[in-house]
Amino acid sequence: MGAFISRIWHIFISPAAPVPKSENALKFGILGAARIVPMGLIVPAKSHPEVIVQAIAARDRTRAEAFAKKHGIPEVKDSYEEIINDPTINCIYIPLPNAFHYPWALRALAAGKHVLLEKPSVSNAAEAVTLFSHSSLSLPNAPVILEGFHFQFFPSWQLFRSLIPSTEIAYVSSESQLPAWMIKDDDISLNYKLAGGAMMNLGVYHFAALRLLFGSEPEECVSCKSDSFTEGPQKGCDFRSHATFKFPGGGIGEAKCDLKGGKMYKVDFTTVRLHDKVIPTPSLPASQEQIKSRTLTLWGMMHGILWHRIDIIDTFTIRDSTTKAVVKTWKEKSTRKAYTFDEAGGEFTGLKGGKDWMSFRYQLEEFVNRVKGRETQYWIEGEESVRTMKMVDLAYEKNGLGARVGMGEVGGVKGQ
Ligand SMILES: NC(=O)C1=CN([C@@H]2O[C@H](COP(=O)(O)OP(=O)(O)OC[C@H]3O[C@@H](n4cnc5c(N)ncnc54)[C@H](OP(=O)(O)O)[C@@H]3O)[C@@H](O)[C@H]2O)C=CC1
Ligand SMILES: O=C1OC[C@@H](O)[C@H](O)[C@H]1O
Repeated sequence: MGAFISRIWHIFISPAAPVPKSENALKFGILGAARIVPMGLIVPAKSHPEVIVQAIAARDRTRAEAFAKKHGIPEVKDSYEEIINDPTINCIYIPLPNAFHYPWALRALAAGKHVLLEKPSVSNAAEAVTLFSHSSLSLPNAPVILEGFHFQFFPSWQLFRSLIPSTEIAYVSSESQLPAWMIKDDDISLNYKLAGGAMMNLGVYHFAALRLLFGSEPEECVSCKSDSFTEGPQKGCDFRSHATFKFPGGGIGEAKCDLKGGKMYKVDFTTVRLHDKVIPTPSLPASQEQIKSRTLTLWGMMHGILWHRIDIIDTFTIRDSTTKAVVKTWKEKSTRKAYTFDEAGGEFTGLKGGKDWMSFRYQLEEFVNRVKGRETQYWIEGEESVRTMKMVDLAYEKNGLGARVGMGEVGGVKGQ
């Protein structure tokens, strides 16, 4: 509990003084004074010597000014376009409603800017294909574009993945829920025109987790059951979904997401069951065999900095080889944590990080490395974002609501 309070204190309440910025620091411009901005960029930028949050625009200038004042952003522009067209800005952070990700990312790339794009990258797979194969991306000195799937950069997720051989997975379940009071019905997440829905908001984390753990793409979405709105601007949006995918080799992956959970916040989890293994045990009589079943659970995948734990549970069973009658069974449990790569240990030892670094800070580190042409320890290629959106489309087709409809290239001017 002490460590938890200390992390919250150092991240949100009394962060370390901002580090001095280097001469060739990248200047970021932000489109929209969204709620995610402090966590997604402002706080991480404070400890990054090569990042300056230079400018922001909002649909309403007064709102942008208030936001800039609160967060120490030196410039306010009149429009999102002005940010994109400013030659002194190197990188654009896009925390707009989902449906606006595509048109604004296209505009930013066309202007030669690097793009840090909030998740989900776009509204559907067709948009993802077009965006991530944009002509600018194959030019020499191409701009960098990254879907901000921050959790993948965090040490606990990387440690968890490293403990799981993809070929041995039998089953994965990845689940999250937010208390019903957190996301109001008029939230952008539940607006159909803005490409809302529970799978767009939370589901995408789990879909990405399933693909990454299995190390392959699902063959099909076997089922997708959703509770959804039937009227108003929310019509066509799921607020709760349960999607099941079949992966090559027969592995099953389930994703559950709920924007209208109970009163209390429940930590998300991803649990993996490996195929049972026969353990050669010479001390057993010839008629018996020993079986090992392993499950690994990462609690707190999405926001590992707040709290997380990896549980590794091995169930050993001695049974009759023919009848399979159980003779004896016992469990062995161990736990791991990794707030830093050094804590993850092994292959991760020595990788850059800090005990107060959020997943967003790890992500920013790699984004800057890419932009600066340096090596990255971890990266999410555009193709990965396309694959995740393909799963989203599959699930929305399966539940009958249909893939999200984007706004096209012209969408989003003046937030329309
Ligand atoms: N990575 C993460 O952990 C999280 C990511 N997100 C993602 O970030 C994005 C933004 O989410 P969130 O911060 O909750 O969003 P908010 O509702 O707080 O902000 C969305 C911003 O979009 C702008 N906007 C432009 N057009 C419209 C419009 N027609 N209606 C409403 N807003 C409009 C507004 O900007 P303006 O200021 O110009 O009015 C507003 O500030 C989403 O894509 C979401 O999935 C969200 C939460 C967590
Ligand atoms: O991306 C997200 O992560 C955490 C949630 O609280 C939030 O609603 C979602 O958009």
